Amino acid sequence: MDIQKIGVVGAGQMGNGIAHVLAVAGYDVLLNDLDADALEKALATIDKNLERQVSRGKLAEADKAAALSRITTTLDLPELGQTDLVIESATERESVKQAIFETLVPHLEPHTILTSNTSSISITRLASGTDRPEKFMGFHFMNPVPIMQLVELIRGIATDKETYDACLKVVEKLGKTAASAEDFPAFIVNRILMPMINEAVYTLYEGVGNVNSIDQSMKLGANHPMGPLELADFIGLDTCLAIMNVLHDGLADTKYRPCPLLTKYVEAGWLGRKTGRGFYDYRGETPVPTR
Ligand SMILES: CC(=O)CC(=O)SCCNC(=O)CCNC(=O)[C@H](O)C(C)(C)COP(=O)(O)OP(=O)(O)OC[C@H]1O[C@@H](n2cnc3c(N)ncnc32)[C@H](O)[C@@H]1OP(=O)(O)O
Ligand SMILES: NC(=O)C1=CN([C@@H]2O[C@H](COP(=O)(O)OP(=O)(O)OC[C@H]3O[C@@H](n4cnc5c(N)ncnc54)[C@H](OP(=O)(O)O)[C@@H]3O)[C@@H](O)[C@H]2O)C=CC1
Repeated sequence: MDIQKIGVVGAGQMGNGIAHVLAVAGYDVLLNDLDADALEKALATIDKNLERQVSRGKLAEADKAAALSRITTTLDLPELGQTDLVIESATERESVKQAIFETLVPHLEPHTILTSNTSSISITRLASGTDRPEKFMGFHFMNPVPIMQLVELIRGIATDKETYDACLKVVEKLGKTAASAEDFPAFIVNRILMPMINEAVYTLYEGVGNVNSIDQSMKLGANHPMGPLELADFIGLDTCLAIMNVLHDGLADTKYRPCPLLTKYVEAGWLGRKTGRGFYDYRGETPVPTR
């Protein structure tokens, strides 16, 4: 199947990165969000990140202009029914994702493939609420999308081979590498990464270290590019908590219990970089630890 036009639902940090790399690879992109401000902000971020690639000699100025011209925005979700592939990348909440697919389904072309960039939620369950479980799968990018090489591809129980192969072709056209993961809570990357982040929050909660010493230990002691708390802020603490809850509920094992301190940060609305405050306060010139 030849995919040319791709719809992206949710223009947050992942949605804008996904639109960016799809447009650079030559796809026409229709980007949707609930909010006109979010769409405007996403286009500004894409422009800034493309410019960064131009200034580092990774992209020609003409290719930047061409990529931007391939991205159209809309507040009207049903318009995405005209695309060949939809990548849903809205907030990590099952009810939000289900409502999006419910609204979209009556407007879809028969051939359209539906996918979700979910970090953790059952692909089989999301698929079962649509009219096309065989044309539904997980298409999981990593953050920051323009830089990270991996895309996890997750088949639900009913996903057919044609759908998988069509998504694999898109990953290859993006110049990225696909890893195939089975449909169990949080798949591969987050099954391993998120318990480590949660353990870092427990380490902070129990006073074993402070924000600085924990992040420094993992950067200098384990050669991680970011400390786990810095990475949690980068991902979004709401998303980290949502993933831990899916692991805890889905695998029914207390080892996935979300740290109460992570819950408290989310209750405070301190969601990390995207709200200006999380384990660090980003409102000044340099990030300042909040504990
Ligand atoms: C939660 C989930 O469901 C799954 C996930 O995504 S888990 C999160 C996975 N991601 C990670 O683990 C990221 C870990 N961090 C890193 O790899 C690095 O810190 C980083 C790549 C983000 C930044 O690297 P750095 O060395 O500190 O910064 P810097 O040298 O300025 O940037 C490196 C490159 O990233 C680019 N970059 C940095 N931040 C970026 C951003 N937010 N968006 C786009 N590009 C970005 C820079 O332009 C630069 O590009 P080139 O190499 O092409 O010149
Ligand atoms: N952050 C990360 O590192 C990664 C996240 N993911 C996954 O990607 C998805 C998005 O995460 P991320 O971009 O970080 O989250 P963000 O919070 O940055 O963005 C989510 C966006 O979706 C919008 N949205 C919410 N509901 C709807 C809706 N019904 N229709 C259209 N748009 C909607 C939100 O709007 P509003 O703000 O108005 O609610 C917001 O703009 C999640 O499933 C997450 O798990 C996957 C890989 C990595």
